[in-house]
Amino acid sequence: MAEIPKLRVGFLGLGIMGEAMARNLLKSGLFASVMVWNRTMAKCAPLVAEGAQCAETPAAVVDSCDVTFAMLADPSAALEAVFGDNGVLAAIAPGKGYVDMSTVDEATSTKIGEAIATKGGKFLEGPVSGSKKPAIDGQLIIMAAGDKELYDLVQSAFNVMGKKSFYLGTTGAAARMKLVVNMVMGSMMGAFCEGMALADKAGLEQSALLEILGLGAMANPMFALKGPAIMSRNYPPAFPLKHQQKDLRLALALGDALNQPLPVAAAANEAFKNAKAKGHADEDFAAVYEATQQK
Ligand SMILES: NC(=O)C1=CN([C@@H]2O[C@H](COP(=O)(O)OP(=O)(O)OC[C@H]3O[C@@H](n4cnc5c(N)ncnc54)[C@H](OP(=O)(O)O)[C@@H]3O)[C@@H](O)[C@H]2O)C=CC1
Ligand SMILES: O=CCCC(=O)O
Repeated sequence: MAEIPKLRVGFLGLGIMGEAMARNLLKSGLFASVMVWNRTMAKCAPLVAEGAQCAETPAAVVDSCDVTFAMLADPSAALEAVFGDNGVLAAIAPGKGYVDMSTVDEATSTKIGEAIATKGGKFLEGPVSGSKKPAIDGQLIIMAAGDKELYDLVQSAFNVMGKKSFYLGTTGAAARMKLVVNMVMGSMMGAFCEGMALADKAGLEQSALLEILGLGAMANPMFALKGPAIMSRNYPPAFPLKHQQKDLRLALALGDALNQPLPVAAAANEAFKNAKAKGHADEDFAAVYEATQQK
């Protein structure tokens, strides 16, 4: 029986998540080649040292690869990588696929998907749940929507980067699902930080609050993981606060468009905006605790 040729894969965006995801593709040995690109080119060096190829533009990656993945900051970064000079659109063609795993809104994803399809390429959105550690461990949860043939084709890559993938339907469904998930997360983190701040003001040990929450119906990995960071007020970024605020902003816009009231998420968004204004944008999103602190 003829062997199925290995895919040549590309990866655009080597931030906290993208570097770990691209490394897992490389380490798996399942692909004919792994080619990477990052706006700040120096970030390609560690992966090149481990065997990846590096290209100077998104178009050069797409030109050399069967499927190109992207993990970029926000809608403007995702659009720039596709529509900018030497972007994805300059090289996408029939037989090639593009999988955008960034967290963006439906309008951004749809615009990208339509442009790719116009050039004969296939498009899939694939935002993820799970942060830096799950990305390193290949344990992400992938929400996918768009071209089903491309979804089937990239199963080996999804299995390397994640522990489970969901095919949710046509383009836009995964973007919407991811925003709902992160809206819940941002609201939970906001409520948790207010509880930690009130406990402290009320003369209670925050460590005791953490333990009590951890033993009851509200126990969850996020409180257990972020509680110690909040107690030490030290927030090395796993999920940068600016990205959580972007996700709340996009979720609120979705709520507006659908006439769905979202008062809790709107209040959480204000807390994240406040923390950003106080200089915590690039710290972990647990730094929203700082928004609870008065001078
Ligand atoms: N961190 C997390 O826990 C999670 C993040 N996400 C989502 O994944 C995406 C990436 O997150 P993360 O890795 O944390 O983010 P980082 O901020 O660490 O990385 C962002 C990446 O986007 C690139 N970028 C930013 N602006 C542009 C632009 N205009 N043109 C081209 N490239 C650009 C950056 O390039 P450069 O290096 O040059 O700045 C970098 O590669 C975001 O959409 C985020 O919401 C999803 C799940 C979890
Ligand atoms: O978008 C970021 C999600 C982070 C997480 O799921 O822990």
